[in-house]
Amino acid sequence: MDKLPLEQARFLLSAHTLAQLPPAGVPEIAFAGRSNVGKSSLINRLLGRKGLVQASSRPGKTRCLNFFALADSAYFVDLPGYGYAQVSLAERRHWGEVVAAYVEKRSTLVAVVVICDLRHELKRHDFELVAWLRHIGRPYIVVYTKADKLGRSQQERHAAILDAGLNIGREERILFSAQTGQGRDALLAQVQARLAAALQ
Ligand SMILES: Nc1nc2c(ncn2[C@@H]2O[C@H](COP(=O)(O)OP(=O)(O)OP(=O)(O)O)[C@@H](O)[C@H]2O)c(=O)[nH]1
Ligand SMILES: [Mg+2]
Repeated sequence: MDKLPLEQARFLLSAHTLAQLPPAGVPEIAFAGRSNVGKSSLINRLLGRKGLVQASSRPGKTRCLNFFALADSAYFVDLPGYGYAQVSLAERRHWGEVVAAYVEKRSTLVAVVVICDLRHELKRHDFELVAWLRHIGRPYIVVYTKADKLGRSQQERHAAILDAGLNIGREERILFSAQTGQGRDALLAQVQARLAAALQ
């Protein structure tokens, strides 16, 4: 694949159920992480489009699978955040089921970007997500975001703790900031490589 047509990204649709997913066609990259971790902001930064994906200070804002089409080349999928307590249990279970079925079964999903907050300890859900992705054999890319909130030496210290928690090496994750753009090129390169491999 040539360069990703980022400038041609547009909102495609929101899916609340599996029946509402777009037909599986182009390769997809999904973005997962706790509520408020910065998923939507990260996608905006990747696309270089400030307001395309709705980011919010209110956790639990993204309540469905939001599909963004990069021309006819790829989809980016903003997944609902997990672990936000103020959502009703029934609703949480429903999302969980839809998201899990999507991640497990979607034939065109080439990788899940797992987003953690560089400043915070990993929560049970983070461990569970990575363990489950390994278990089902779904490729993933680990990103530690909000790096701008820490100084450089603290970034490395915190990252090493998270690496140990997820049992990954430092070359297996990317430090990122939606605010400064740190890590954007590295993440884009990985995303592009996964998409290109899928198209061969
Ligand atoms: N300083 C800083 N703030 C960030 C960064 N990324 C996101 N934020 C802020 O964190 C808050 C949540 O960001 P969102 O992108 O809406 O997070 P989300 O994971 O999509 O949230 P939900 O959709 O509710 O699960 C917003 O106030 C963002 O401005 C970052 O890299 N640095
Ligand atoms: Mg969001």
